[in-house]
Amino acid sequence: MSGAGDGRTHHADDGSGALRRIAPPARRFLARRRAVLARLAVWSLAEAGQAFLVGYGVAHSVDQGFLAGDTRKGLSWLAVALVAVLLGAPVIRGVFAELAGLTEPLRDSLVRRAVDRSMAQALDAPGGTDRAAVSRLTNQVEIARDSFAGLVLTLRSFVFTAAGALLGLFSLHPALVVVVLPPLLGGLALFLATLRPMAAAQRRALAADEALGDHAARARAALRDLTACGTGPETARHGADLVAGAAAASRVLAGWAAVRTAALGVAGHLPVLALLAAVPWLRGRGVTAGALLGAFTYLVQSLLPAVHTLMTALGAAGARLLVVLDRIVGPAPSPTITHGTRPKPPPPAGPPLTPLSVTDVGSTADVGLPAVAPALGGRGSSPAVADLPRPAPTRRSRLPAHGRPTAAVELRSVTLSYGVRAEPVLDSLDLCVAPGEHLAVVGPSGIGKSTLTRLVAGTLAPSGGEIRVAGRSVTGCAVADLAALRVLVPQEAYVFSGTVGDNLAYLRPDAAGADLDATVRALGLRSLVARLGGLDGSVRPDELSPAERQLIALARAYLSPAPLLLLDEATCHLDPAAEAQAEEALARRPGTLLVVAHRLSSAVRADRVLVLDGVQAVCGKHEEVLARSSLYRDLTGHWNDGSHRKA
Ligand SMILES: Nc1ncnc2c1ncn2[C@@H]1O[C@H](COP(=O)(O)OP(=O)(O)OP(=O)(O)O)[C@@H](O)[C@H]1O
Repeated sequence: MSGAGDGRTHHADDGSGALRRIAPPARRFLARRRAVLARLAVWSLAEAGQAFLVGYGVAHSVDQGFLAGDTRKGLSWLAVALVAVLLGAPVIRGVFAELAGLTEPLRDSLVRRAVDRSMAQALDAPGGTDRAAVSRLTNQVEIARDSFAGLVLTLRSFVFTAAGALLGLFSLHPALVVVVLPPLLGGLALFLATLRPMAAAQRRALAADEALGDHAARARAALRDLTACGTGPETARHGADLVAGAAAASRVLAGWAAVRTAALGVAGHLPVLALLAAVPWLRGRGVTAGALLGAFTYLVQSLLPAVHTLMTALGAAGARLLVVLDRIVGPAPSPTITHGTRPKPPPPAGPPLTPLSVTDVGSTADVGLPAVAPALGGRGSSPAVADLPRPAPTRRSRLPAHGRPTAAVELRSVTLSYGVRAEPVLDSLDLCVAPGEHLAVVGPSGIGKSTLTRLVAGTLAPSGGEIRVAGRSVTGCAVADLAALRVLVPQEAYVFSGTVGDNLAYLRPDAAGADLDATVRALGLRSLVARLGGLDGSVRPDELSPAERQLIALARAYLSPAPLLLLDEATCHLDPAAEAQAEEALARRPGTLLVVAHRLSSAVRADRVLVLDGVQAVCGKHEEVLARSSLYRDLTGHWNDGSHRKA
C-alpha cells in the first residue's frame, strides 16, 4: 500500500519511532495521575495476595490436612483458598473504579488533540477537508480508550498475579520455580519479539483502511466529474487496488497473530507439561504432593490465565493503542487537498483518482488532478494568446521528417461497442483532422457524438481500431501525456471555489496577467469578471448561471497549451451571440478545434462538418455535406425552424 502511506511518513516506521513519540506525553499523562496509580497499586497488591493464597491454601490442605489425616485442617485451608477466590470480586470492582480515573481523562485529552489537529490543518489548507478527522474523533479515540483500559487491566493483573503466584511457588519449594520459569519466560520472549512487526502490520492495515475510505469519499464527491469524463473504470481499478492492498495488509497481520498464538502455546501450556514431566525429579528433591498440587493450582488458576490475557491484550490492544495514539498525538500528516487552489508541482499527496485534463475542475480537484503538463513547447513558451493571428491550417501544421504534416486527430477503422453483444455505436470509422482545422460533429441525439469525443480524448478505449492525436496513440497513453495533448470541455462545466484568476489559469498555471486579460476580452467575459471583482475576485460556483460557468470553462480551455480542444456541447447554455464569440475565439487559438455542434451556426462556422448517421458518417465542407447527407439536410431544417435547439 505505497499510496496509503504518502504524506504520512511518520507512520511508516516499525513502531519504535511511534513509541519514542508517544513516550513523553504518556509519561506526563501518568505523572499527573500518581494518586490514581497508587490506589490502583493497592488494589493490585490485594490481587497478588489473593493469587498467593489460592495455591498456598490448596497445598497446605493436602499436606497438613487430608494426607496427614486431619480433615478439619484440610477443609480449613480449602476455605482459605475459597475465600481468596471469592475476594477476587471486590478486588476487581475496586480496580475498575480506579481505572475510570485514567481512561476518561485520556479520552478527553485525545478528543482535544484530534480537534486541535483538524483545526490546524483546516487553517493550513483553507477550503480543504481533513476527512480522517472524523475517524480520529470517533472510532480511533474509542479504540484508544478501550485498548488503554484493557492494557492497564491486564498488565497490572499479570504483574501482580505473577508475583503472587511465583512467590507462592517459591514458598512451597524453590525447585518448582526452576521448572516453571524457563518455558514461561521462553513463551514471553517469543511473544515480545512479535510485538514490533505486529505493530508495523497493524499500522499498515489501518493506513490501508483509511486510504480506502478516503478514496471512496473522494470518488463519491467527484461522481459527476467521473461520469462526465468517463474515468469511472480507472477509479474503480484504483479502488480495487486499494481493496487488494487492504486485504494483503490484513493477511500479514493474521500471519503475525498466528506467531503470537504459538507464543501463547509455549508460555501457556509448556509450564504445565514441564511440571508433569518433572514430577519424579521434584519428588526426589523433597517436593510434597500438596506442594505439587498447589503448584498446579498456581499455574492453572492464576499464572496461565494472566499470561493468556496479557498476550491477547498486549498483542492486539497494545499494537492498536500505539498506532492510534501516534495518529492522534504524533506529527500531523501533510495536507492532501487544495480544493479551490490551483495545484502547483509537486502534485498533492495521495494517489490520483481521475487524472484528467478536462477543463471542468471543481470536484476533479478533489480527486487529484495531475499537475498540468506542458505542450507545444512547454510551460511559459506559449505566447499571449490574443496576440496571435488566426493562422491558416497549413501554417500551423507541424511537419515530421518525411515531410507530411502529422494529423491532429486520426481515427483508423475505429469501432466502439459499450457491451460485448451491443450494437456498435461507431463502426470502422476513419477520420483525419488536420492541425489547426475546426471540425464540427453533428448527428441526432444518442448517435455517438460524445462517445467520439471521449475516444479522441483517450478517456474511452475503442473496441477496435486506432486513435492518434498529434501522431500519438491515445489508447493506454499516460495521463500526463494525454493532458499535454488535449482538453475536453463537457456540457456540464464545473468551476471551483477560488479566485477568477485561479479558475481561468488552471490549465496554464504560469499564465501572465496579460494572457488572462486577453482571454477575458477574447471570450467576452469582461462584464462577468468585473461583476465578480476582477481576476482576484471570488468564484462561488453556486452563484453562477450555467452559461457563466460554461464561459469560465471555455476561457480555461482557451488558455490551455494543449494543441487540441474538444468541446462536447460546451456552449449549449450560451446565447447564439455569446456562442459565436466564444467559438470564434477558440477557433483563432493556435491548435485544432473539434466541436460537437448543437446549432446550425456552429456547424457553418467550422472548416468541415462530420455527420454521424448510425454507423455511417459523412464528412466535408458545410455545402458538400448539405448536398450529400439527407440527415444533415433534416438537421439543418430543424435548426432553421428553431423547433429543436439540439440536434
Ligand atoms: N457508458 C455507456 N454505457 C452504455 N451505453 C452508452 C454509454 N454511453 C453512451 N451509451 C450509449 O451509446 C450511444 C451513444 O451515446 P452518446 O452519448 O455518445 O451519444 P450523443 O450523440 O452524444 O448523444 P447526445 O446528443 O444526446 O448527447 C447511446 O445509445 C447511448 O445510450
